[in-house]
Amino acid sequence: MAAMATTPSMKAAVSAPTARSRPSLLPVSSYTSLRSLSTRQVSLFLGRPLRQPLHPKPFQPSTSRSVQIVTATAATDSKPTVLVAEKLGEAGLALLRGFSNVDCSYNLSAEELCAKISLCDALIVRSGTKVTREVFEAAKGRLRVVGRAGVGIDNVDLQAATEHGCLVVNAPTANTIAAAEHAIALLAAMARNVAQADASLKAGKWQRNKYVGVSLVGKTIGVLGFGKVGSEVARRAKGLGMHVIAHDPYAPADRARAIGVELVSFDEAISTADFLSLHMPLTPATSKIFNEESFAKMKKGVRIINVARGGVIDEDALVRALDDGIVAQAALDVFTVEPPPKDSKLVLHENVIVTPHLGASTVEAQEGVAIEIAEAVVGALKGELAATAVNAPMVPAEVVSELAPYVILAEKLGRLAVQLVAGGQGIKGLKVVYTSARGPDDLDTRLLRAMITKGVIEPISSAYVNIVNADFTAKQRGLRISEERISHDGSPEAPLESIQVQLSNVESKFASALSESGDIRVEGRVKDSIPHLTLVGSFSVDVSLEGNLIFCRNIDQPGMIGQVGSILAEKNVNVNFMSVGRTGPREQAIMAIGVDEEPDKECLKKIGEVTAVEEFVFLKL
Ligand SMILES: NC(=O)c1ccc[n+]([C@@H]2O[C@H](COP(=O)([O-])OP(=O)(O)OC[C@H]3O[C@@H](n4cnc5c(N)ncnc54)[C@H](O)[C@@H]3O)[C@@H](O)[C@H]2O)c1
Ligand SMILES: O=C(O)[C@H](O)COP(=O)(O)O
Repeated sequence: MAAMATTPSMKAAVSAPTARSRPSLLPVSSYTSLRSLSTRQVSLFLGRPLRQPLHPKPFQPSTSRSVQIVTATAATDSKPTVLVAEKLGEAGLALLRGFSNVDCSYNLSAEELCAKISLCDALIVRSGTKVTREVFEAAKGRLRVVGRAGVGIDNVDLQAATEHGCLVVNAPTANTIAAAEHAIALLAAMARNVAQADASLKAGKWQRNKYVGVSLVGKTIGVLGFGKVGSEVARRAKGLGMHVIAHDPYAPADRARAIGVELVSFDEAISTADFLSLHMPLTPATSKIFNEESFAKMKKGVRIINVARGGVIDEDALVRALDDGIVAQAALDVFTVEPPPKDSKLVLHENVIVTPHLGASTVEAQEGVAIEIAEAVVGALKGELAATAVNAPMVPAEVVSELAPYVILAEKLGRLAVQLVAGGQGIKGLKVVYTSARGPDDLDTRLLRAMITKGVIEPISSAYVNIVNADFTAKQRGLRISEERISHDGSPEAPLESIQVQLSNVESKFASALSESGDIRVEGRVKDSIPHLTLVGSFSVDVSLEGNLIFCRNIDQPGMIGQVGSILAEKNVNVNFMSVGRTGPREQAIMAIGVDEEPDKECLKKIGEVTAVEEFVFLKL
């Protein structure tokens, strides 16, 4: 749709509507259960991902085409489609089927996944599927959620997900015990040569002397990564009579103390432990953290269990350490490349026992993970805040609920402000001023900032902005956002008194929207849960932000409201709100007129022709 303004040569310019049709999001019924969140608020989370990759460039409102405004709609009764790319427990599938069309397609090649993904709103994977940048690009903006049915998200390109506005959620708790139990199973099996002895006996041999093991009781085990799995392993190892030490730079000491575990440095852990059990995530910092240098520091004859990620070990260095006897044995569930090559020296080493990434593979854990991820994905598709989101800010549900009307106000103010820009130089800065009786710690503005960003960026670009990518998108477009809080003496019951949006370094289509400092300035408040516009430039107005808006600057004189009102009435355009702000009687005035319908070109032209009207602009909210 077009935003219009007077120009020096032409009082009213009407550009042809060029509405983008944005695919509908979800059935209306899907929204109704959202803790009374509004459709607009929901669109923050569901807002379609970017359709095009972003390139760093100054943020430049388009001058060559009409400003496009699209209101997120919650129409159509089509269900979202969820692609389940790896085997998922039945209970999770049932939950998904209750809400969406479920396509279970396992063992897809990278090409097949890319070919399918543009037809899917959500994708669920385990560790066997690489969700690469190519997948997000191939999704062409449709993919809204990736659910990782498990903990490790190292197989998902999080940066690409964020850039495409796609939420990534995981299921971080349901397989913890399974992974810890598997680590203990490998610990005991390795210490007593269970796998080798089993193979030997099945091969017809009886080698009792060859398979003498080592005892666990009284030995020291170093747990590296004292998180969910690591601490459960520590608890169980204590039950086996082992002395447990742990290294984790980020673990709270009191949690370790509570289960009788001593937190030590990395070097101390690896140099004193008889057994090392690895439970850290694979990150750039932990990649190949077990290498030539660290093996050299280990106690000779150490035994290593890895149920975390293969990539934390330099596998070639481990083979050498095994050959040299520095490492007596290793028990591995995970590998740098999965499945590992058939001729892998590590897998075939006689002092190594292996399992094919079975840590999470118990019946109980898989049912739990399936439910955990299905709930997270369905919730995310409904627009609810995901407790297990790994690439979006966590905003507590109470905060969302309380801020709901302000979230709508924020987006509308952003939309209004950007439609007032005349273009040309690009917007350098976006400043948001919050007036609130609450202390800074009591007011979480992340949602509001994201929505203002959405309001400013979406009408003038092909970007789809949501809470996942709002800050990233603004940064990519060179839009600098600053926030200021002004304290207000009122009651802190309401989170905010007002929100003001200022756009700096711009010319305006409607000169009266400029403040004394030359910024476009609009301010709004929430009254009876409805967002209202209360300030334009230096003019106080009061118009509810519903439908569309016409701003007229005119000489304050009798009959103005009647004249403009009659023009609108002639064209059957219903006025839902009208407010006049003025500098003084018979001086300059602004009429802010809320209209339900969009006036046609002729109607707007007639308004522009009213003699006392000096400038006007039509804005679509
Ligand atoms: N084999 C399997 O099937 C299986 C199953 C579950 C989990 N896992 C893997 O196990 C690992 C742990 O999972 P979790 O659920 O306990 O995760 P978690 O996030 O609860 O714990 C990871 C811990 O590692 C710590 N850490 C980070 N960097 C570290 C470093 N440089 N040195 C030491 N500690 C560091 C973190 O502080 C955290 O406490 C992950 O890699 C996960 O992918 C594997
Ligand atoms: O990170 C995890 O949760 C585990 O490695 C389990 O992976 P999986 O779902 O592929 O078994």
